[in-house]
Parts: sequence; C-alpha cells; structure tokens
Amino acid sequence: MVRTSPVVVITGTPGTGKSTHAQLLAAESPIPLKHINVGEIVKERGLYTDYDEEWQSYTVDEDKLLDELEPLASEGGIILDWHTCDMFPERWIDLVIVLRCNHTRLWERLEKRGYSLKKIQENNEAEIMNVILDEARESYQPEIIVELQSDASEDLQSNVDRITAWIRAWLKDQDQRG
Ligand SMILES: Nc1ncnc2c1ncn2[C@@H]1O[C@H](COP(=O)(O)OP(=O)(O)O)[C@@H](O)[C@H]1O
Repeated sequence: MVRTSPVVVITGTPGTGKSTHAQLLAAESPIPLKHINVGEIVKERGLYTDYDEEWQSYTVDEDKLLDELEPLASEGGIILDWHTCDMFPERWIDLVIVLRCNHTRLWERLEKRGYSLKKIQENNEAEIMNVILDEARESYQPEIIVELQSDASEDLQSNVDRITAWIRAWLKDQDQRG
C-alpha cells in the first residue's frame, strides 16, 4: 500500500525539543499529521516488559510496540516522536529529523524537568557523543536524515518551516509518481 501522506520521525536526546516540534508541525503541516508520542503509547498501552527504577525508564517490548504502530505507519500521515529511532523498519519512514541541542542548555532543560543527576549526566553525555545521530545514520539512508539545531525558540519555527517545505515537496513528488 503506497502511503499518500508521509511518516516523519522526530528523534533526539530527551530534552532536545521533540514533542514541542511535533506539536507545532502537526498544527502547521499542509496535510493532517497525527503526533504519536511513542513514550506515552508505551506507558498507556503497557508495551513494556518492566520498569527500570534506577534509570526511571520502561523496558520497551519492541514486538508489541511495532505491532501497535504498524497500521498507523502503513496508513501514513504520522509524526513518530521518540528518543530512539533504530527500531522502526526502514520501509515505514520517509523523513528522519534529528534534533540537536547545546549540552549546557540541555542540562538546564533536563534539570527543570526534574531528572535525577544520573539521568541528566547520561543524556547529556549521549548528546555530546552524537548517540542518536549515529543511531539514525546506522538505520536510514543519509538523504532522508536531517539534523536540526533546537537551542532557541526561533529555531523552532524555522525548523518547522523547513519540515513543512519538505512535506510539500514530498507531496508534489507523490503526485508526479501518480
Ligand atoms: N528550540 C527550542 N528553544 C527553546 N526551548 C525549547 C526548544 N525546544 C524545546 N524547548 C523547551 O525544552 C523543553 C523540552 O522540550 P520537549 O519538546 O519536551 O523535549 P523532548 O520531547 O525532546 O524531550 C521544553 O520546556 C520546551 O519548551
């Protein structure tokens, strides 16, 4: 089944601005895009095997999660907002946005969110080490990966403008394919 609307992944270290971008993109997209906050779905629908107290995070049941997302992805017209991206089958994905944030700002955001020091350090280290960008590069073709800086609020609008421009081009390309 050929998708008539794209599947856009917005990924990045926690705190880089995934949900903020996803919400604005869903509001400004030229076609309806459903914002799927994957972390919320995992919690709400019990798509996990256990909860890791130390890291304050759920151990995701990958098979259950992919079964849950498969119909949405094949339909298209969704934004997959998650702090990891290597789990999604390549055939699902049309565009991968990797958000980046200056690690000092990221530290402040995660502190404000009330993360434990251990969790702040772990995520800060991941951002400095380009962990999510490397993960995206190992999982998808380079031409569908776009790295966007998300430090200041003006970045938000310019990033979403770039993504909506990409969506328009994708739609035109689909029309031409017939
Ligand atoms: N580009 C940006 N400029 C300034 N603040 C931002 C930006 N993107 C996100 N934020 C702020 O950073 C915090 C984390 O954003 P959020 O979207 O929840 O991140 P994530 O979903 O990646 O964990 C929020 O307080 C949000 O308002």
